[in-house]
Amino acid sequence: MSKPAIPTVDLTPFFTAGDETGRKRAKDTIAEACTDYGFFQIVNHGVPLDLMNQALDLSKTFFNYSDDVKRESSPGPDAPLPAGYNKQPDHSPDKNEYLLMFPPESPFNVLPDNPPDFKKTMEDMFKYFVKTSQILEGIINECLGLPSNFLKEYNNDRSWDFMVTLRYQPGTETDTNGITEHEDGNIFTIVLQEDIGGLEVFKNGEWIPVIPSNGTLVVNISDVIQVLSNKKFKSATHRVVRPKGRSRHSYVYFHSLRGDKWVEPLPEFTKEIGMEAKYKGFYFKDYQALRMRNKTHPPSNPEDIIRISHYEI
Ligand SMILES: O=C(O)CCC(=O)C(=O)O
Ligand SMILES: [Fe+2]
Repeated sequence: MSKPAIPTVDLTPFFTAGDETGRKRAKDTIAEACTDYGFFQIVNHGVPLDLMNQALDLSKTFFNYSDDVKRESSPGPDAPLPAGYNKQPDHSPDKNEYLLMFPPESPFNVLPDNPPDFKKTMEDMFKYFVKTSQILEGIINECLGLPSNFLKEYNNDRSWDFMVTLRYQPGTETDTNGITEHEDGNIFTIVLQEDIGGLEVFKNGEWIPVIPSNGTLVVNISDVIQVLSNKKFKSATHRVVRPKGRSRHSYVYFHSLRGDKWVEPLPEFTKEIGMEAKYKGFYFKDYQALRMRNKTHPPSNPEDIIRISHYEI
């Protein structure tokens, strides 16, 4: 039997007025996917296809440069934030290199001058991802039945969002791990993966490959939504398997939250419905710091990696 597919949702009704039936159908599909495993794909999402293809092409050109050239865009040893080019350390089970940016106006960004147009293309991708994520945030707000604009007002500062473009080395006979299974710590994430695939989501006890299709983006719900909704919506467990024989490229946009925001299960999912909170509250920046520490000081026992279960009651 073939493995169940991840649903693809057409966002056209959210860009035009009047198609209430189309909006309802899309919301129902998204709500179901988020309740079960937190993963879905979107088409007609507002990010231009030409821009996505150009962004992948320029990223391939950049990662083909020598390490010395790529390191010209690395954060300095005293950089306050990990913006710019980096490669996973040799001891890491994750086999990839990446270029990370904060919002285009951020003073921390270190974006390469070459290939020409790469910097501008990355900035454009970022801006489009922000627009799409604001539409998605409104949809998720409605799917959760929250007061109108609740998430928009709660999450009204875009300075903690970030985007990475990644290259994964080709898989080998003995090692195909690109990114170990994990959940993302932010609000939700949008992924553009190139046609070779490799992204997998854990659904009903099995790993489901997310089949790439030109123009499609992947969305995964992350930890903050899982906590706010008291686990009604799931933070997707996912991983990247490195295809053999060819590098893999992707763009990943993390729709995030300002660090001083307090995160805890909302009353709509706890006392208003007679349910106990499943998580203690925390400041988002404290959770981010613990997750960063996982990377800089990886625990010898993988079980000790801090995940959202750290705050579970
Ligand atoms: O590269 C991808 O397709 C996904 C990467 C990912 O899951 C992550 O960076 O958190
Ligand atoms: Fe992820």
